[in-house]
Amino acid sequence: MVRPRLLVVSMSLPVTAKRTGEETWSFTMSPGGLVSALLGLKEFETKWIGWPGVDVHDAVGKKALSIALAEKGCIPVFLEEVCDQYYNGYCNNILWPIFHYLGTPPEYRNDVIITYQSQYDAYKKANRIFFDVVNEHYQEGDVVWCHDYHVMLLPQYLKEYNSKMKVGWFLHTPFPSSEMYKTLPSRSELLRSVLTADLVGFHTYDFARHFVNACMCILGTEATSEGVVDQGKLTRVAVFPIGIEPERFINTSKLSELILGVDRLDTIKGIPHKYQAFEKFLEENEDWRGKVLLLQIAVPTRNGIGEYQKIKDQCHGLVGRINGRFGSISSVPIIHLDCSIHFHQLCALYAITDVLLVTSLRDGMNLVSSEFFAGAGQSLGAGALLVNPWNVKEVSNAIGEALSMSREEKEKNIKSIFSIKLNEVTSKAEQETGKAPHELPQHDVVQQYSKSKNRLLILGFYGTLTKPNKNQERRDEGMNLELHPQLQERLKALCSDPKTTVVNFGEHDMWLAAENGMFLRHTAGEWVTKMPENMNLKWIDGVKQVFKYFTERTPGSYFQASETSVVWNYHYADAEFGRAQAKDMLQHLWAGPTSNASVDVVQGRYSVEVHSVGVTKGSATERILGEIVLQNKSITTPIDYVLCIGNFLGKDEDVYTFFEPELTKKTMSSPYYGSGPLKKVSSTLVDVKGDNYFSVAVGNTHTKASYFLDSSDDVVQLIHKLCTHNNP
Ligand SMILES: O=P(O)(O)OC[C@H]1O[C@H](O[C@H]2O[C@H](CO)[C@@H](O)[C@H](O)[C@H]2O)[C@H](O)[C@@H](O)[C@@H]1O
Ligand SMILES: O=c1ccn([C@@H]2O[C@H](COP(=O)(O)OP(=O)(O)O)[C@@H](O)[C@H]2O)c(=O)[nH]1
Repeated sequence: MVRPRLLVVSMSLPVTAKRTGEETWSFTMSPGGLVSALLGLKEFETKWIGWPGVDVHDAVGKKALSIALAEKGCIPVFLEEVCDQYYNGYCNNILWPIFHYLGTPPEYRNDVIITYQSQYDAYKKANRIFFDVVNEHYQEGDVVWCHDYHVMLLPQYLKEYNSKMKVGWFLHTPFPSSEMYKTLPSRSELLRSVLTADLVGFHTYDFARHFVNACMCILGTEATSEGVVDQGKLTRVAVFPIGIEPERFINTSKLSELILGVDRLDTIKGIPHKYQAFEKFLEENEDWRGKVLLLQIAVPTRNGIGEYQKIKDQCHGLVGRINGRFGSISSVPIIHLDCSIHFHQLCALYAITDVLLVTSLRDGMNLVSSEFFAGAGQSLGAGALLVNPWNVKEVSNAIGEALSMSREEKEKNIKSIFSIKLNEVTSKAEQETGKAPHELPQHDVVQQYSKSKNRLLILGFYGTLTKPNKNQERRDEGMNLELHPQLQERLKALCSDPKTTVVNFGEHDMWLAAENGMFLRHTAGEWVTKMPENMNLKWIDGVKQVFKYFTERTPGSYFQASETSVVWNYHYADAEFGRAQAKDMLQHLWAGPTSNASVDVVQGRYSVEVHSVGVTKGSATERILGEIVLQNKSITTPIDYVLCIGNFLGKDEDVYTFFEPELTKKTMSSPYYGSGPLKKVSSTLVDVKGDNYFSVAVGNTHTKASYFLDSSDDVVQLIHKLCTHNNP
């Protein structure tokens, strides 16, 4: 099969040309993440169309350059006299600041018509020049992939000429909220043009959402789960978080502590903010002076724009001041280099760096951060501390924290960054059990119950104590939050038996464990937080944003957030669409809020749940027991009967095995119990030998539980039998 050709169009080619003779040219790699990101395109036959970084005015030079570039799969676009007004002007002085929330530069406010209009004219002309070149090289079946804010009019020019062309447009920068975008005079024309593309892509869900909103507010288009519909025509809008090729970095020793910064010298990268924070750090941490070096690679960019020259001067000024204040004859705290470096040097730097300091104020993606984790992960281990770049004190503290982080901590963090924990509920349980559960021997359960003196009942709620769904429609699953009507009285009876401790939800004399045991209370008491100390929950807001976005795009879905977890459910949504959205959501989580967080992402049958690592019912059981023992001094005899019934997610199935006799023996003497309240009672707390321990999964035959019951009706019957055991 013939693979489609891909025509990549971007303002700059991946190489920048320099004339070395009348007909000879040399090349260097162009700066910036767009080039790094697209270098990985291997699956397609690709031709790259863009500006070669120089103006060429003579025919001989143009021809020679075109031939030299053709060997690299590149096709030059000669912009000539429009280049300055187009690139420095409209692209980088109008679109770039607006897209990064910096607003319109002051000069445009004073001279709106002339400056703005002439630059926009240059933008249109330049896009026409790109169109001519694409057209000249286009072959039927080619896919044309337009990149970035430099070529927003190109999709329209291409589609007007040939509506059958397959055209995509991807934005590498943020797309701002519609309030900011509205300040752009040519806002409608640019949106309309982009909408002529077949597919429009962004790095993050936020940027995609802003784009869809801008189309709705400004053009009055309709938003659907797939994208934007304008007069019956659908433009798909999707999120493709650009990544890196980790192998490039992974495959590629120690100074005094090294902090590294790698950024184009751009106003959005927050380099002065970085220097100010570092200065504060040195001010407040005398011990570190002379022992830490900040090496900043400040890659030159857009030198033709005044703002970029200013920021360079500003950085040089700050570096001079800080080196003057804290430097000595033998060392300076900052080395600032106005240059780019070779790929191998960059890899070597990543590998020996202790701390990568990124303080971008706004960024499309920031590949440097991903590259560092890939490059440093193998050798050093690393952990990300999230900071607000505007808060000098916070960044300064984070520098201190990062420099003092132990190797173990770094390794722990890098592990959680590298592994997305996807626990496929059923398949995982299936793999791990290897044995099928038996039907619950109810007679034995009741007999043992009556013989025992101190019983522990652990009961799940959803699907265990709730009414079963008679209606077999999937949409009814999991939505029943009501206690089974026949259970009220029976639970009450069970809980009032002094020999029985019940852990669950309810209104009776029992222990209520909420949020996987993170919160615990006796019905007669207050909620006690059982959250482990230092549990980092900073990821929650980001995850909520992702869930909100998918909820808006997936009719019938909803999400629920609690203190330590967020769950997105799509029982009510179209099944196939919901599944596709869930898959997409996992990518977003991975690329965004969970990429740096110690969380488990659990995919349920019709749900996606994110919670802090280790928040499982099994791990909570120890804490819960500890609290019960602490608060309930009456537990003087060991627990001699455990009945654990639930309809738990795969990740919670450890609760079924928690009391298994051989495990109990092992764990009770393990350091895990060392400091907990169970230590004092560990030898006497639990006395289960197997015949007095029943783990039961409701309605699930792929489980770690030893037994199963079909439905919560069976649970009701069993509980009835337990209540009446003395009086059958
Ligand atoms: O070509 P220049 O004007 O020198 O600028 C270099 C590139 O800067 C921007 O890069 C963006 O793309 C990266 C990869 O997707 C992303 O990680 C980063 O956050 C963006 O700023 C610009 O969007 C590119 O067009 C430029 O080539
Ligand atoms: O001397 C250098 C410094 C940086 N980079 C690369 O430039 C890219 C910068 O991308 P990022 O997304 O961080 O920011 P952008 O410059 O695109 O805004 C990364 O792939 C770096 O590896 C490079 O090739 N040489």
